[in-house]
Amino acid sequence: MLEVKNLFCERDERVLFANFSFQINAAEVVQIIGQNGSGKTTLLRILCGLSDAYTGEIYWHGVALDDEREQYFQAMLYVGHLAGVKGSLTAEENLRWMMQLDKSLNKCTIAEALKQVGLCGFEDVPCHSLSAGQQRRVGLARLYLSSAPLWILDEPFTALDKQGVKEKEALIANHIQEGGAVILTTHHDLMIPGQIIRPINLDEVAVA
Ligand SMILES: Nc1ncnc2c1ncn2[C@@H]1O[C@H](COP(=O)(O)OP(=O)(O)OP(=O)(O)O)[C@@H](O)[C@H]1O
Repeated sequence: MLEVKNLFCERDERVLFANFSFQINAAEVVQIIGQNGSGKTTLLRILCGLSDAYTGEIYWHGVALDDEREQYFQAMLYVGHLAGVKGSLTAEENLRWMMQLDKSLNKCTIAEALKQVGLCGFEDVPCHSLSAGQQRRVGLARLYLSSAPLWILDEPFTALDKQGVKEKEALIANHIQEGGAVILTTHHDLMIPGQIIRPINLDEVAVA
């Protein structure tokens, strides 16, 4: 699905990764691990096209990403480590706005997605009045809406309570069963029912 070849990235004169190659296939969960500052967020930002601070090649279904950008952005959902919602908008308005920007957010209705993330009754509340975990849930409602096969998730469990974590793990399991793929970072002990999680340790690909 996604293939990375000879990736090199340097930040502040420190090499985060060099000669770094890997691939992620359909029905796979890859967990990027490594100590604080090892480059996990940097890697995910490169993979989702938000950073060009690298050299190397990235292929989407065998085609160089630069030649396939539009199709790739339709096929990939990125959820960053912040809630990613506008505080002045309600949960419903935030999701409506996101759906305008991303046509792959079409799998269910906003009402259904908000129900799935436990925000029934909070649809009309401006997000700045929601708790940190509730704001995170608004951002994660995109996972229920998304029909993109590749999910790139940076610390998706931050601020979620235990039940919220369990529900997201089940959602990821369902996505994998449907043939999707997930690449994520988390410091949480991931438990995806029925799924082997492939770790990639950035501490082992770093160059001193
Ligand atoms: N925009 C930037 N400009 C310069 N350096 C950066 C930039 N973004 C990140 N870095 C540096 O790159 C290194 C890796 O940062 P990154 O956020 O990718 O680490 P991480 O593995 O995600 O860390 P954590 O586990 O703490 O979230 C850090 O030393 C950071 O200071």
